[in-house]
Amino acid sequence: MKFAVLVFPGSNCDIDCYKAVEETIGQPVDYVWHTATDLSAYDAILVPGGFSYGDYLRCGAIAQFAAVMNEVKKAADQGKFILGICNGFQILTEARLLPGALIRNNGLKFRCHQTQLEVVNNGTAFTNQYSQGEMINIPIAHGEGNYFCDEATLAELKANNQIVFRYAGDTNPNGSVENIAGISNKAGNVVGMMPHPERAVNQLLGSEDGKRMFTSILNAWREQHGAAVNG
Ligand SMILES: NC(=O)CC[C@H](N)C(=O)O
Repeated sequence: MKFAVLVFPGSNCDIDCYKAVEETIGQPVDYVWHTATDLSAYDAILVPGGFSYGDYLRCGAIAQFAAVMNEVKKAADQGKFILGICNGFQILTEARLLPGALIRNNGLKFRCHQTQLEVVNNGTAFTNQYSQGEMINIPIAHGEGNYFCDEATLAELKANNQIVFRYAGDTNPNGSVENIAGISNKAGNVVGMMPHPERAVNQLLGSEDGKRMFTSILNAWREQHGAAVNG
């Protein structure tokens, strides 16, 4: 299985994503610059966090037009696994690969701290190593993490089981509708989330609850290719 970690001008979590793949599941992983025009060699694509293009206009608003995003859309249509983390989630919504939008945190402040998440859907390629309803600790670091969508979109997300993570209990740090912290597309192969699992892969970081996102992706890929493993 081969991973691509996209790098835009202003990305700053690409190295963490690269290391998380390398150290958690030991799979081949490449940095792929935003000008790339071929992602066919990759089975999974990580769109990392950061401040792509300086967050000008809106977070992710300019990155959506990068050449590599055409290839990300092709990969999404081919059913490849795509995970957008924080700025990556914002880029995926701006590129219309995920519904809704990430707007300014309700307190208008940058929030950077540990959060507790509920695993709402453990049936995705990114969460199959968690149990349904499990509470996990994954940190956030964002200024525009407030997930918003209209009533019709929210109804669709619920009907299609596309809500993957919620901020647990009454801990919503940014005002996201219904405490949404991460969602998938209808097919389930594209997930976006504001919390950073790549920053929770070692107890030294305060949590290793993020590791199982990476082992989940590997397990899903191996199931697809006929060699399921136990995480
Ligand atoms: N850590 C990140 O990816 C931050 C995303 C974006 N720059 C924001 O502040 O909301």
